[in-house]
Formats: sequence, structure tokens, C-alpha cells
Amino acid sequence: MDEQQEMKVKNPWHRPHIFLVAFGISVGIIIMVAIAVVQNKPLHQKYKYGIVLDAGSSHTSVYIYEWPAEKENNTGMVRQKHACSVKGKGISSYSGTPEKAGESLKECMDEAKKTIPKQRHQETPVYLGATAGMRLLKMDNDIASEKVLASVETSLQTYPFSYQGARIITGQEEGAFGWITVNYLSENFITASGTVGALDLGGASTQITFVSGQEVESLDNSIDFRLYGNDYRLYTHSFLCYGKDQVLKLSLEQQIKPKLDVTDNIILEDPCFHPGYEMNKSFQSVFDSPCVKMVTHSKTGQTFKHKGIGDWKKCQEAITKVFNTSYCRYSRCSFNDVFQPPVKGRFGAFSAYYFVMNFLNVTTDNSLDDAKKKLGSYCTTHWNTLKQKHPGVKEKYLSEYCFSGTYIITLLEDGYKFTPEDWKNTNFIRTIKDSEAGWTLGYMLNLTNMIPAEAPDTPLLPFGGYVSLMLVLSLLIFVCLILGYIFFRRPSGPAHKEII
Ligand SMILES: Nc1ncnc2c1ncn2[C@@H]1O[C@H](COP(=O)(O)OP(=O)(O)O)[C@@H](O)[C@H]1O
Ligand SMILES: [Ca+2]
Repeated sequence: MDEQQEMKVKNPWHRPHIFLVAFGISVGIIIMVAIAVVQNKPLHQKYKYGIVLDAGSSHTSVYIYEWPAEKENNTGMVRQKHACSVKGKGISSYSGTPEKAGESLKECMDEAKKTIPKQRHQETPVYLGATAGMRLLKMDNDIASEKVLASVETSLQTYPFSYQGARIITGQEEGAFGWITVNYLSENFITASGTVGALDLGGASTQITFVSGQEVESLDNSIDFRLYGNDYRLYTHSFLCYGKDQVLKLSLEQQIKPKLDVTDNIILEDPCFHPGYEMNKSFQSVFDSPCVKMVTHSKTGQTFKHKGIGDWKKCQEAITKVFNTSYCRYSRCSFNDVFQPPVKGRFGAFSAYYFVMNFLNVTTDNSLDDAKKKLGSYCTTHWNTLKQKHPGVKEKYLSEYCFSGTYIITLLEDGYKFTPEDWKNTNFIRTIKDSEAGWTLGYMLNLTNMIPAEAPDTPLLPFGGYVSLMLVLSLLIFVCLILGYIFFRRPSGPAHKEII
């Protein structure tokens, strides 16, 4: 009996509290290991980067994107890490001094070098896409446009990144990649919520892109994509010369034309500019674009007086004249003989749509009629009152918001045939989840093959679920071991004898 008692003391498993302590410690260790795994995961996460330069007609922006390396194909994983606005005008403005186009990018590209971790520089792709400003320069002066592109190319090649090319993208690409960006960021490709149409307004061109569900009668306007296992047929059109800066030139030209032969001292009374606004402008500034067909060499170097009268109704009448709706060779057109099926679904309107409407404080919470009333009263505001109210706003922008707002409403309503209901389904957006809406993200996703045609195989469990399951399984195994130990040990051990 003494011997048996001794054995009981030597075998700790015969004391339940020791067993409990050992069990508690083991569970504690397992939980700590699991938490450490979860906590430390982001530290070990490898990020990848990509740079896209948006060489627009009015200015260039450099965007840096970032994504976790192992989640390349999951929608919504790429986000904008940084954006830099290049000082000065767009690259097409350097047609006379092409070498300066490349130089202009230096500050923002130096910033990119600092933003992206050094060890990732070599593998980081850089793309430059030029839009309507360069399309116009190419039409006007092909050699100059080549020189400007060569200049930005030389400049970008001096950086430690992986240079992938600088080119003028097509209007279809601009429209389609804007649509991809908006829907990728909204995660519409993986949910059943349907897609959102994209409206992009620039300075020199404007794009409309949406899934119409109807036959697209002109091949130029149709793009097919297979993304994440779904087929999409997009309607897209880019109107060159219908960005807000070029339309302003078109509208000024139309108002000047009838006065040209009548008088030498032209005073243009413009309903789209505020009462009290008066500025001498050169004819050159209106006629210097291939969008404006009239060439008046006799007026080169001369100026006209641009005078605001602030009359929204007349402004809209003037703007309507830039749309040609007299001819359509398809079953239906937007304007200028361009096929367009009826607009459908929700729309995200970005770039200058957002800048203008945000400044005017017009949202689609206002009915279309209320938006017009608001704009009408804004346009009649005296120029001096406005300048006093917005001392920080660039005068050029400030003077043009009445025109631009009127153009936007006219383009949507008369151009694209938006009904008051479609207007309500439109959102003016600058960013989605902190990434800017525009064509650049979609462009990069496409060129880096980050948008697969088929839905990627998703793991059975998310990472958190996986860790929890492993934890429960380890506990189960642990408990089984303990029970097994106790159970199998008893028949041969002294404890068994003791019971008998
Ligand atoms: N804060 C702002 N207020 C009003 N307009 C703006 C503002 N910032 C940018 N813009 C305008 O947005 C437009 C951007 O066009 P951009 O992308 O340069 O041309 P495109 O896309 O036609 O090549 C330009 O007309 C520019 O003047
Ligand atoms: Ca643009």
C-alpha cells in the first residue's frame, strides 16, 4: 500500500489540479501563437507598386498604386497610394519646346522614388498615357507630338523603375478603362449589383461608357470584356473637342463669327459669363485649336472684348448650337451622327463633372429642375461679388463655372438624352475608397493582367477562419492525447491496481 501511495505521488496525472494547470498553459500557448500569427501577418505582407502618368490636355498627374502581392487577382485589392500633380500645363502645351515636357515630370517622379520602397523600384512598372490634348496636337502637328512623346520617354527612362512606354491612348480606351476603374473600385464585378456607367469630362474630350443591353449598331462604339467570369458588352464613345475647354472655344467662335465682318472692335456679350466680367482676349486663344475650324489669319495678333451678361437661358441656347442633331444614320444618335442606345442604370460622373458640380454645390439630390434654377441664379451673380466670395479660387476657373455647369447639364440632357430620372441615378464623384476615378487604374489593371477573365479560385476559408479552425483542431488533438494518455495508462499502472 505504501508503494502504491508513492506511485500516486510520482504520477502527476493523478492530481486533477495539476492536469488543469498543464492544460491551461498549453491552451494559453496555442492561443498566443495563433494571435501572433494573425498579428504579424501584415508585417510580412509584400506589397507591389505601379505608376501611371495621366498626361491630360490641361495637366499631368502621376498616380502610384499599391496592392498586396499575393492578392493580385482579387478585385478591389489595388488602391491609390499617392497622387502628384505636375506643375504647369499639359504636355501638349510643350509643342514648341518639347525638351521641357520631360523636364516638367521631374518633381513628381522624384516624389515617386521616395514613396515606393527602394527594393521595389526595379519591378515597378511605369506607364504614361496621353489623352485628347495630344490627340489634337497629333492632328495639328504630327512631328511635334512625336517629339513631345520622345521627351517624356527619355525623362521616364532615367528613373530606376521598369519603364513600359508612353503613348497616346485612344478615346475608346479612355472610356473603357474609366468604366473598369469605377466598377473595380466599387467591387461590382464580384457582386450581383450590376455595373455603373462612367462619364468622364476632360478639357479636350468627354467619354460616356455603359452596359446598354441593346444592340450596338456601330463597331467603333462596342467593346467586349470578360471579367471575373462574366461577359460585358460596353457601349462607349469619346467626343474629341467636347471637353469643356474646347467647347468654350467652339461656343466663342460661334458667337464671334457673325460679328467678324461687321466691325473691327468686336465686343462679345456672352450670356455664359457673369455680369461685370470684362476681359480682352486674343483671337488666337480661340482659333488656336483644330477643333475650331475657322482660320482668320487677318485677325492674328488682334484682340476682342469678352463681356459677361449672365443669362443662363441664352447660355444654354448658345451651347445647344455646338451639338449637331440634324443628321443620324443609325436608329438613334446622341449628336454629331454618333450612335447611342438609350442610357441605362446608374452613372458615376468624374473629373471635370465633379470639379464643376462640386464647386456649384449641385448634386443629384437636387432635381434636374432645381439644379437648373440654382445654376440660373449663379450665372446672374455679379463677377465682383463672386471674386470677393471666393478669393482662393483661380480666376480662370471661377469665371468659367457658369459656362461649364451649363455645358454639363446641356450635354447630359440634350446630348446624351438623360431624363430627370437618369439624372437622379447619376453621382458626381471624385474618388471611390480614396482612389481617384479616372482611366489610369483600369489601364494599369489591364496592362499588368490583374483583371482575370475567370473568377480566381478562392480559398475555402478566409485567413481568420483558417486560423480559428486550426486552433480548434489543435485543441481537440491535445484533449484526445491527454484522454488517451489517461485511458491507456491506467490498466498497466499502479492507479489501476489501486482501484481494484
Ligand atoms: N478645380 C477645378 N475646377 C474646375 N475645373 C478643373 C479643376 N481642376 C481641373 N479642372 C479641369 O478639368 C479638366 C481636366 O481635363 P484633362 O484631364 O486635363 O483633359 P483631357 O481629359 O481632355 O485630356 C480641364 O478642363 C481642367 O481645367
Ligand atoms: Ca482626363
